[in-house]
Amino acid sequence: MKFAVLVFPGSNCDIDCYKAVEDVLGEPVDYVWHTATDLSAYDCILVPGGFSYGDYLRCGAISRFAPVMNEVAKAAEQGKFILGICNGFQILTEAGLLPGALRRNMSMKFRCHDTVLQVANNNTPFTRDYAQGEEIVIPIAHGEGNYYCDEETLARLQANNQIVFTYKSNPNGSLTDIAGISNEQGNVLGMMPHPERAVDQLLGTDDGKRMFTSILNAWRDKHGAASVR
Ligand SMILES: NC(=O)CC[C@H](N)C(=O)O
Repeated sequence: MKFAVLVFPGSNCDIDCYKAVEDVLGEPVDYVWHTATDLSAYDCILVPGGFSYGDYLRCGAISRFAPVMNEVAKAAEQGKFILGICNGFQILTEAGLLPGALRRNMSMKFRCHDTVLQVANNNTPFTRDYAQGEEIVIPIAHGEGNYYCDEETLARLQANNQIVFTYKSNPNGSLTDIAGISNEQGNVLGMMPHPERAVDQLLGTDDGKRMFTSILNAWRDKHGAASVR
């Protein structure tokens, strides 16, 4: 299984994502610059966190026009796995690949600390190695993580089980404690917390590891190969 880690000017979690794939899975992974126009070699696209284009406008508002985002849209349509973390989640909502938007934290402060998440849907390619309802510890680091959508969209998210992670203690004011959502098909996931910063006990928690094993196991299942771990 081949992974791409997108890199925008100002990304700063690209190396963590790359290392997580390398260390947890040992699968091939490439950095892919934002000007790339071909993602056909990849099975999973990671859209990492950071401050793309300096976040001088709304986070993700400029990145969504990067040439590579047309390819991400194509990959999503083809059913490939797309994971947007933090700034990556913001970029995916700006690009219309996920519904809703991320607003400034209610506190108007950048929040950087561990959070307890509940796995609200383990029936996705990204969460299958967790138990339904399991509580996991994953850090956050953002100023604009306050998820918002209109009532109709929220009803749809709930009806289709697209709310994948919720916060036990809401750090940013997000609607119904939403920490991560998927698209309707389930192959695109965006989340504010950083699983790639939680892949070794040395980092304080390794609860993020199973997101990566989930993706690989989901892909192997699809391709008739044996599961890992
Ligand atoms: N760690 C991140 O990706 C931060 C995202 C964005 N810059 C914010 O502050 O919300």
